[in-house]
Amino acid sequence: MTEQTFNYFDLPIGESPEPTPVSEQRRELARELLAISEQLVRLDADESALADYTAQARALREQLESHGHRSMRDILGRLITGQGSRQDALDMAEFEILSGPASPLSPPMTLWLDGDTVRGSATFGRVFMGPPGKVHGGVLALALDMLMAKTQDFVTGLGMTGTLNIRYLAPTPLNTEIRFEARLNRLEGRKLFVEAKVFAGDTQTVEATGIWVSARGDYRLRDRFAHLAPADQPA
Ligand SMILES: CCCCCCCCCCCCCCCC(=O)SCCNC(=O)CCNC(=O)[C@H](O)C(C)(C)COP(=O)(O)OP(=O)(O)OC[C@H]1O[C@@H](n2cnc3c(N)ncnc32)[C@H](O)[C@@H]1OP(=O)(O)O
Repeated sequence: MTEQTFNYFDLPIGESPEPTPVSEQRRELARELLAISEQLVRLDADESALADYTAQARALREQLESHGHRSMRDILGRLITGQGSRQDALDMAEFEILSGPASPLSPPMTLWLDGDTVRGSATFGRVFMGPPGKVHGGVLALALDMLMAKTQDFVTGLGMTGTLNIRYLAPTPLNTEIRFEARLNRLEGRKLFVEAKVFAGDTQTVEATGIWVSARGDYRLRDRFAHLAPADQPA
């Protein structure tokens, strides 16, 4: 059977292909490392125990360093020509900060399309704390950036965050499932206007608007999302 190949511009934002055995293991490792980070916050251990843990962590880091890293340049080179392997596509997605399941800096936050809405979900532990017991506002800004960027799945074109406006309405609790939703507001040439909300239970805690700017060429709605164009704006 021929191996499936992947194109960079067709990869859904913030979602990974089916994991390879290597990726399954990377994810498990990342979950352990995040769990360790959670344990370290205000860990009530004595100096000698901490010195012992430091030596163990240093030994693990040295072992990890002996492997090197798959080349981003080579991976991108293959993906941009549509010749990326599943592992290449996984390497692009699964280390994304906050959403990548193989990143120890991710709760992880999951992102998916639900009709015309981008949805997200995450439970933030104590490493993500800002005010006591609450999620850091900067972490929510990052989460919104990841979420709102995924509205680019509705269009052709890919760009960077140009502007992000955030209004914090109420504190967002730690250790609680937090729900996110984003919608495309409108397209204007190279600009994509996006709005988003964050909820803890029934309480909306954050609202945001943002503008994404396409790296090259105007954004255009993909055929299956043509209905998102306002009546006075062609797809
Ligand atoms: C190898 C293959 C690569 C393929 C392609 C990759 C693409 C990318 C991948 C993304 C990978 C993940 C990304 C993670 C999310 C980040 O973390 S993104 C990082 C945070 N954002 C940044 O660093 C962006 C920094 N800013 C910039 O690089 C440049 O200012 C920008 C945004 C690219 C725009 O520069 P520019 O291309 O020179 O655009 P410019 O001609 O000035 O303006 C074009 C239009 O956009 C408007 N505009 C410009 N800047 C802004 C702004 N900041 N806000 C609002 N509107 C703006 C202008 O007013 C103008 O509007 P019109 O006059 O046409 O109505």
